Amino acid sequence: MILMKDIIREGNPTLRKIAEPVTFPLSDEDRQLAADMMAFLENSQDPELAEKYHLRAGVGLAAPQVDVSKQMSAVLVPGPDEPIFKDVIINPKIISHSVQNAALAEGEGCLSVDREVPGFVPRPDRITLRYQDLDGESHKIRLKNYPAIVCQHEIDHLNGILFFDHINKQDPFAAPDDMIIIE
Ligand SMILES: CC(C)(C)[C@H](NC(=O)Nc1cc(F)cc(F)c1)C(=O)N(CC(=O)NO)CC1CCCC1
Ligand SMILES: [Zn+2]
Repeated sequence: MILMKDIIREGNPTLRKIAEPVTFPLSDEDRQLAADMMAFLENSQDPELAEKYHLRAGVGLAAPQVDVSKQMSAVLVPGPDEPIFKDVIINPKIISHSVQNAALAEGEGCLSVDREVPGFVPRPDRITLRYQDLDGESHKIRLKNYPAIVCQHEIDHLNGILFFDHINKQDPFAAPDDMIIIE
């Protein structure tokens, strides 16, 4: 079971590496890692388990965050009933995106960053994402708004990028008038 102590933090060089592509068929180790990463997100979104195991409620976790430099991230965006998006995205690539950007009104945080870094994190509001699932099946999906933000945050981790790399240093809350602010 992945716990917060298993998640590496800012300063660990693995977070700044470009992760290795995953080869198929998945090794038993990679399959177990994917299951453990998704289980972490599910556990962390369960109030009782989150309290019991001191977990921060997470919507995404990338393999580099548990010190495994592989192109694999688990994403679990909860919905009112069913999750809005739930999958392990392997070897993901954003193949096209909107010119228009969006940013979360609250800014972003990260399971690997134990400090607040205020500011808008501008990202394309809409993306077309190609990735492989656990069986190696290729998917091409379009995402927008919050699910698109989450997937971009996780794909950044696979490329050694952290959310605050995108914050405007001169004016952290600079917002071009065509940027969507997601409440
Ligand atoms: C850093 C943290 C605050 C833990 C953030 N959680 C989060 O946004 N919580 C949340 C939101 C919901 F809508 C429903 C829910 F159940 C929990 C998160 O998991 N991440 C993922 C991460 O750090 N991945 O590496 C940071 C988010 C910032 C923008 C996208 C992901
Ligand atoms: Zn993160």
